[in-house]
Amino acid sequence: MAGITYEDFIDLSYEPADSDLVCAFRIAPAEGMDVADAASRVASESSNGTWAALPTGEGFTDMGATAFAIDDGEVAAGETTEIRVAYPAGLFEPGSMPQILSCIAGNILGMKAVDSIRLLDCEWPEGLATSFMGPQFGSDVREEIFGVSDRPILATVPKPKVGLSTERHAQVGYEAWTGGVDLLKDDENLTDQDFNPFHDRLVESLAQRDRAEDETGEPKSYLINVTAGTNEMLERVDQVAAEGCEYVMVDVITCGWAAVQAVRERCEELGLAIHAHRAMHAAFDRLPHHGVSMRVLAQIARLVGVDQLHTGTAGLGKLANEDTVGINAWLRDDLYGLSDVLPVASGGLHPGLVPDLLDATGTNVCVQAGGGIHGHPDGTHEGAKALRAAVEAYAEGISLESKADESPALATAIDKWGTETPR
Ligand SMILES: O=C(O)[C@H](O)COP(=O)(O)O
Ligand SMILES: [Mg+2]
Repeated sequence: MAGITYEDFIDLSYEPADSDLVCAFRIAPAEGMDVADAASRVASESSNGTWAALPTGEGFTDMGATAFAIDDGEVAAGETTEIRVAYPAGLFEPGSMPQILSCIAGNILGMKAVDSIRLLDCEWPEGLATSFMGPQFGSDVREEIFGVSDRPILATVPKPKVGLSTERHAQVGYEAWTGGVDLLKDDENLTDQDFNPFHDRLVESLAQRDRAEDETGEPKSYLINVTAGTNEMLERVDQVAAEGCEYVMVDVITCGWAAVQAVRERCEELGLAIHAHRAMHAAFDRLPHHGVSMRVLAQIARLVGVDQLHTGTAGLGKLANEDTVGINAWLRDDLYGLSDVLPVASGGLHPGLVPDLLDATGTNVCVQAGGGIHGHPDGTHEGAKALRAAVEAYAEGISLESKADESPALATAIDKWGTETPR
């Protein structure tokens, strides 16, 4: 009977088929393991092989992956190099992100054949990419929900991030909306706690939203965090639609991609957009040589169908960022006709950072500031006015200093924070 060993998973002359999923990894081969062996172990363990030679023959379809490129075949122990692996389409269950990740980001992340391994990038073939729903609205939310095209949409998270009563949370929303932000956003760890129950918060915040819309004449919306176990989360999605909100927010990493897929299906029926918070992404992407890159996490988020995704602040905010600009470009590029995703810049932003941020990201984004609004010396309403003035200055092509002459709120914010990056 014919058999396979891990050495059968490398072929440097292989040219990937159009239907293959091609993944780039950075690997550090373990002591005593040469690069080619490590690369073939990666291809083997992530497709249909294991550490031992295996029987094949009748009743076996070869779903083996092929390591077909190695950047540096002579890499020394403790150093890294990039490899590329091609996976045949038949290995994957179409439309199942958990199954795909159990291959390309599964056992190999802990395999002793490598000291470290990072999934850097994927080239998604059309068949696999279009087996997912993709976003329902993508960056069209700006026009469709807010009628805005010349500036970023603006969001704010009430702070402190948890502990505010429902009444105070909704009041903070009212002050922020009337000050000029478009979206009130829940924080990632606010869901349904005793101090601020989900349904009460939904109803009271939307009542304040309606008031703010009447007073300002602008559309406003609310990113309410529906994150929970999947069944409960779907119940909450239904409640959000029933109360007349346009969005739900989901902590996509902590609740898991299969749950996000379930939310996406329900949101198709209900016409709701999905705002994706990426809390916990850094467990996968912060160490540069190991894990799964934010770029790949963003690709997954687009495929499963979120409309807005936190992708960082191009290094300007309080959180470590990986290539915000490159990731945002990928989210906007054509992907077999799937909608794009609106990038959200969040984490330590304040008005003084707006010009540099928008120079880096462009204006087709959502800018979120929590502390940068509620920490304003004159409170939330003035903080929101300052952020709005900063993005308007950018759209008008004038400096923050000139705009501050006509916006005391912005002048106060600049006075307090300048253009410094917080930590
Ligand atoms: O969830 C978020 O995006 C953060 O709460 C941002 O808060 P910050 O603007 O105060 O950093
Ligand atoms: Mg937060």
